[in-house]
Amino acid sequence: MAATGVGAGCLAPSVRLRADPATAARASACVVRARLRRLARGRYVAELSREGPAARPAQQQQLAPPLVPGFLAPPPPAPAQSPAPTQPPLPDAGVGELAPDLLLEGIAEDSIDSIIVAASEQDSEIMDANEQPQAKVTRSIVFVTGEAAPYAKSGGLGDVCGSLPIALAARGHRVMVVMPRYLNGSSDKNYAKALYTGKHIKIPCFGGSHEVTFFHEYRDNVDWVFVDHPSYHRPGSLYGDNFGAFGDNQFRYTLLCYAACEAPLILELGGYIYGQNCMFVVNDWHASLVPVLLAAKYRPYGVYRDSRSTLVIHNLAHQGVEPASTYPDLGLPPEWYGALEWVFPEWARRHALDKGEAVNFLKGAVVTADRIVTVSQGYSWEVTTAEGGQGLNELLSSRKSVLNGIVNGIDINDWNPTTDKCLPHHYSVDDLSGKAKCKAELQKELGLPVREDVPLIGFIGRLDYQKGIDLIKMAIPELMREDVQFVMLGSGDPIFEGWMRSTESSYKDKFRGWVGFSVPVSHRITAGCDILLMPSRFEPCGLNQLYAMQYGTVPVVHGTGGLRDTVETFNPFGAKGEEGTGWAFSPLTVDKMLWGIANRDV
Ligand SMILES: Nc1ncnc2c1ncn2[C@@H]1O[C@H](COP(=O)(O)OP(=O)(O)O[C@H]2O[C@H](CO)[C@@H](O)[C@H](O)[C@H]2O)[C@@H](O)[C@H]1O
Repeated sequence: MAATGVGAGCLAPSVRLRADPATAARASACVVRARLRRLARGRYVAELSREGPAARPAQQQQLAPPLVPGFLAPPPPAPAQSPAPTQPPLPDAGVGELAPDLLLEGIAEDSIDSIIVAASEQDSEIMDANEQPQAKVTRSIVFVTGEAAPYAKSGGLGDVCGSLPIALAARGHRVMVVMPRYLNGSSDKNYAKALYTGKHIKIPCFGGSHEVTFFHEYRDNVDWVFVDHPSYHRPGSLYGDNFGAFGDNQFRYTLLCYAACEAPLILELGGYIYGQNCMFVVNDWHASLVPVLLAAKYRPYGVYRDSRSTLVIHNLAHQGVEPASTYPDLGLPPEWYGALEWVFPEWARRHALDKGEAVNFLKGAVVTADRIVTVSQGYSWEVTTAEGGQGLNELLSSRKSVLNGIVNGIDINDWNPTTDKCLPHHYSVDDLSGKAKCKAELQKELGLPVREDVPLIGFIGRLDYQKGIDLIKMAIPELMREDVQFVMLGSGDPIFEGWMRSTESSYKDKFRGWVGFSVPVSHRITAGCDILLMPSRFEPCGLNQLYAMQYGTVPVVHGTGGLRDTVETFNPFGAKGEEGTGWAFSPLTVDKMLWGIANRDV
């Protein structure tokens, strides 16, 4: 078998960054095998399949309740709606009325299991004739998100919101995803199949009445709903441009949240509305106004009384904080100010007269959502600590009874080295020769010397403080003294982008800095590298290490959050000599990181 040239320095404590092809090939095989074992036990990675039932779930026909307009059209008295057979009506769960025991009994137990593809050993699912897991109780689920691949993606949120809804639909749930229709010139073609629904609403906020329209595409058994407004049509990335974050992001995502609350009530998708009896899955701050709106603007009028919301925290670092003076713009009743109220600590204020008063979207969801899920168990603990809670730790601690963590799954149709369309060669756990060829092709593509025996290290990610780029920057002079190659793919902070370019010119035969965002290149780096480096300062889950393990590439990660939960440090002296899937180092220092890569004493 051809060797892959995995950095053998990672495998034997006595060898420093010296690639030994034979050991290397064995290591890759070990990692892939360990990964596959995990898959078989269904623990870390939930298999996501696009081969769900071709037709819409039968439940869609049964559950369509009578059309009940939301508050945008003044509601009639609460409709006498017969409860769905599987879900008895529950008391209102607005602020101060959270009833975790009832939630567990009524909706949460099954829906949390099924909504987040937990793949726990006692999963509450049954298998259909095609061995496709099916939920025992099916629900109407509404994802609200700022991005979902392949329509719009800036990072891991897009990956998860692009594939988890499809996996849930395949299990029998009726699933809608509501996100903006971003038109920026380059990504417009992604929305080409989404058709105008003929529905538009006027949203009363920001001192006016703003009209949004709805577009829709039915794909992979999921209703993809796109909210259209001129503020989503502009050059740049999803949330900002070269000058930083867009100044009207609070307005843009307020529109999204209002529209997402109306969509289940007014859009007849496949002939039927979703209705009031649904489960909102609100992702990060962009969607965080949804549970506040449910509690403040719908339930008092008897609408959405039986709906529930789960806040999914992908990244606590972004909370949607704006000055308190913007509160009246949100169109919420004055008495709900407390839900969003946020006061900065003194040290974070700009001047002595600054009272630090702000509104915080994510905080609003933390106090009004029925359930809170983080994207790994480790992170669900970290967010309750002063170090990891980004100021929300005390509030999150107070909601521990409804806070849980479930590791993200990956889409193994997109990320599969045996079929990946972005790769020049394919390979599997049984024949890794294709991986060695992918490495050679990658070296050629990058203009690096094509050498099988040199460890090729990769990094993919946003160039952000979170990802520990500064640590890589500090380590590069020492690392470049070794016989290694290093490729970085990323965009973000212009300072790091400039540093990547200048480092490339300093180490022409060893370092490549690819500034930009390219999904095909990220696949080729994941397959072609021997080692994937992730020195994240904090990492709620992390997807790249999961992709790396799927591709037989050894992850070397900082042992934090989801990285610590998913990467098992390799033990060369294990009973079978093949325990572990990578290296997790801690604390986060240059020496420890180099130890993780080279496995040498520091
Ligand atoms: N320049 C580039 N070119 C091409 N692809 C690029 C790229 N930069 C990043 N990507 C891709 O974007 C995704 C990044 O996902 P991550 O989970 O690693 O981080 P992110 O911080 O964005 O996500 C947040 O949400 C996710 C999802 O819950 C959590 O896993 C994570 O910890 C949390 O910080 C990967 O698919 C990666 O390949």
